[in-house]
Amino acid sequence: MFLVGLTGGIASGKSTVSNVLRDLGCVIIDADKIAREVVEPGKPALKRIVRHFGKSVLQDDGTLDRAKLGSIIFADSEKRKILNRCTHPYIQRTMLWEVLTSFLSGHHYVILDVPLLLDGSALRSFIKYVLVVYCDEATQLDRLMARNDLTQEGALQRINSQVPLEIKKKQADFVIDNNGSLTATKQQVLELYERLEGSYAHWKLRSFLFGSLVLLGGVAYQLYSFL
Ligand SMILES: CC(C)(COP(=O)(O)OP(=O)(O)OC[C@H]1O[C@@H](n2cnc3c(N)ncnc32)[C@H](O)[C@@H]1O)[C@@H](O)C(=O)NCCC(=O)NCCS
Ligand SMILES: Nc1ncnc2c1ncn2[C@@H]1O[C@H](COP(=O)(O)OP(=O)(O)OP(=O)(O)O)[C@@H](O)[C@H]1O
Repeated sequence: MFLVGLTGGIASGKSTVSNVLRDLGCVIIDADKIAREVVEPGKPALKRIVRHFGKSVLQDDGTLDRAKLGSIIFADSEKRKILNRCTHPYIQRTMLWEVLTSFLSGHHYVILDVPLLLDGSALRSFIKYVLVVYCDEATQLDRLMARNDLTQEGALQRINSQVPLEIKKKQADFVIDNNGSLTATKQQVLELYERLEGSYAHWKLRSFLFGSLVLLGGVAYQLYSFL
């Protein structure tokens, strides 16, 4: 059993890659999705956020005003740290619980899609292979501005709130270069998938050999005691 961390920068293409891996049958646990669940009305993370940022970050129906909170925390690193302290413990706990249930239901490796994995996340120590989805900053900026309808300043604030992709790339076991076409990216994901499956087969063989050795040792010990 092992964990693969899928990370990168904002709008570098993590969801694009994780969708391909999911279609291939991989289990993906998505931190952004869980981050939305833990701040639903009534949840403790939302109460913490309101305690620190005030009721003005809520919409009339009591749900989090994500655009408003985003404009506060991406402009101020201290406020970002406060938000992380309000949400990350709940996100991490939920992710580890989902990992446990995936392993109990028979999956041998699980992919954690965590944007901030290499930005100091406590989840890093559980990860066997780190996969970074990379694109250059100009491409990242263009894609982010287009997807989130942001000004250049707003998009740069978000990019600069994270460890640069060039640094994350150096810490990767695998890099997916997502500068090119979607077809080129899919081809790299297929190659990665085959390596993960190969790594699992290798692990299974090693476990089998280790188990057999322990069994043989036990039998030999019993025979020796008997004689
Ligand atoms: C600030 C919030 C309300 C903005 O919501 P919004 O819908 O605009 O963005 P969304 O949640 O889809 O996140 C988009 C991307 O922003 C980046 N991002 C989000 N939070 C952070 C953060 N605290 N620091 C740096 N980058 C971040 C990630 O790359 C993420 O993939 C939201 O991102 C949030 O609650 N963040 C705190 C939780 C968190 O750290 N999430 C990241 C996954 S652990
Ligand atoms: N190879 C590609 N060619 C063209 N557009 C792409 C490519 N890869 C991703 N995109 C587009 O770029 C945007 C960002 O991609 P995606 O949502 O996968 O990034 P992400 O890393 O998951 O972002 P975030 O973490 O911010 O949610 C999307 O609009 C997506 O359609």
